[in-house]
Amino acid sequence: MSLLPIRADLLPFLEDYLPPREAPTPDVKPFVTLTYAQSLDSRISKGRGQRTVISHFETKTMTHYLRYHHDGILVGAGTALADNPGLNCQWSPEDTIPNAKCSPRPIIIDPRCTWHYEGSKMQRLQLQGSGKPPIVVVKKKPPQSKITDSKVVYFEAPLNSNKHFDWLALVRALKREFGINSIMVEGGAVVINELLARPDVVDSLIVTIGATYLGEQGVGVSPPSGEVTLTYVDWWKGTLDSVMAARLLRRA
Ligand SMILES: NC(=O)C1=CN([C@@H]2O[C@H](COP(=O)(O)OP(=O)(O)OC[C@H]3O[C@@H](n4cnc5c(N)ncnc54)[C@H](OP(=O)(O)O)[C@@H]3O)[C@@H](O)[C@H]2O)C=CC1
Ligand SMILES: Nc1nc(O)c(N)c(N[C@@H]2O[C@H](COP(=O)(O)O)[C@@H](O)[C@H]2O)n1
Repeated sequence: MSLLPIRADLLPFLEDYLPPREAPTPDVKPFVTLTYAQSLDSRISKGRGQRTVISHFETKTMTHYLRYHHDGILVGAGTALADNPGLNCQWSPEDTIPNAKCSPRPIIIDPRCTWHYEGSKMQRLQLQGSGKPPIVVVKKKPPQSKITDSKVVYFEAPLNSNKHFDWLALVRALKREFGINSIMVEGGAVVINELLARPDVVDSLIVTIGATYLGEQGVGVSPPSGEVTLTYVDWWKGTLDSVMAARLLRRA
């Protein structure tokens, strides 16, 4: 039995925004879903490094449903450090109990290796059999000499001229090296802002909007230039929050 029941009307709403069910084609990039919860003033936490509950139970359950449908779940180092997230999946189809197989593989974008597996919630969940090992930590080259964590694969990627990873090359590499055909990106702000400007990388955008304000100390999200065109826009209304699902229009 699933640990989290999902509201029935969310399933048809989400259907067109999920990764394709047919077998993936080798040379096509992974399907990427960018999803997060924001306040009415477009903030995703009360302050940098502060874990903040925005989603209602209904939409938090939706997140687990989305996790079930993706091979990988990606966050930046800021989120891994601030939230100590579990990144497992607690939803499963009726009559089954979620286990590690239902969970996506965690991917942490951590160029300087600041996050540590030992003592993390991800470690605890994996020891309980409800998180998918190994976790992929994407770090910059060259390798650091001493890495002793277990259950973690350190994947080295080159930085571009802006000293950041190039998203398209990165998601392609994750598919090639780890067989990850679909990636759910949960945040945080640096990652979201970069990807809102990448219609060539993001296939679906699913944003929960909570009925709350987080104020000027809050961490805001918006595309750097403000120039994002959304298509196939649809809305779902819950008890306390709403969800917008869309695709990002690719420029010719
Ligand atoms: N409401 C919601 O849905 C969510 C809210 N959050 C909140 O967001 C906040 C964290 O956001 P933020 O601090 O922006 O952290 P992020 O999780 O976006 O991580 C940022 C760091 O990740 C690394 N990084 C990100 N993108 C790249 C890239 N392309 N190339 C290289 N490195 C990259 C950098 O590490 P380095 O500094 O080492 O270079 C960067 O500083 C927390 O308060 C958290 O609670 C997080 C997720 C979801
Ligand atoms: N959907 C959603 N709503 C919120 O209100 C949130 N604060 C978040 N945060 C994301 O969820 C991660 C925590 O996951 P676990 O429950 O620990 O598995 C957190 O790291 C953010 O990515 N999401």
